[in-house]
Amino acid sequence: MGRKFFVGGNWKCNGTTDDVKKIVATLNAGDLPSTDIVGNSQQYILLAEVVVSPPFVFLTHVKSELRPEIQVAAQNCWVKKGGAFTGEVSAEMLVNLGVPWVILGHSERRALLNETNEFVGDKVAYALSQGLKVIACVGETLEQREAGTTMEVVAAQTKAIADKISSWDDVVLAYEPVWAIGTGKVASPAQAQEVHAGLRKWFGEKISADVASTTRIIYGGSVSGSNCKELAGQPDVDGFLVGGASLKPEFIDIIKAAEVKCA
Ligand SMILES: O=C(CO)COP(=O)(O)O
Repeated sequence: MGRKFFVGGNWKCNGTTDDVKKIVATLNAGDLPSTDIVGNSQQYILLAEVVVSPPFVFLTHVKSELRPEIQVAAQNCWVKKGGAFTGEVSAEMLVNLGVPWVILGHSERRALLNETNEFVGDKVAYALSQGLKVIACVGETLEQREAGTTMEVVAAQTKAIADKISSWDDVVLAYEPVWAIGTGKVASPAQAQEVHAGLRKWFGEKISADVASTTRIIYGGSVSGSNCKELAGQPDVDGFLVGGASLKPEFIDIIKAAEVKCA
């Protein structure tokens, strides 16, 4: 079976309760790409796996109000079992709330909160051990791209995760070039494809052919309704992690890019 298209919406540290209600209403009313289950026109499955990631404080509200086909993700969780860690949220708490996914290793946390490759690897391993599924982020800075070290950087970030986990079944890898995040400067389809193919090759050489062919590698960085189809047309782009545009009705158009894979 092929890799199911995956679209994540990372709301980051945005939104009021009113904003959240509006976004949820838009998603609930949205015409999402789907296919009927053969012989049963009342039932359908979405062409994309869709996961939205509100700030912690809105997670339970969003989870309870959102249509059941769309899942939720936390934007972070603590590196080990909860306890005396003021301000942190543990993986166990997310599991307890029925939150299935967590985003880990986002470049904003790596850069602003000094999360190292090793720390991110530990977080991914702990979250998986508790039964969460993980959207793990990697990506190079502009400086690293210009120095020609993009593949080296993303391979090292991926290796730090691989070193700590025994299965990639519940991991989606998000390639998010730092220079494309929130800048409106999207990677070209060729640039995205080159890194995605490089990561898949890395999986094949360092992990296994099976992990290389089944792990979804999604792209993030200024994805919009107008550039998503061309990016989705790349063979190794298995979906998106969307920031700014996931707060807007445009997110529905981005989910529809899943149709490109089925055309
Ligand atoms: O960081 C991102 C998703 O995690 C991408 O953000 P933008 O889509 O706003 O560039």
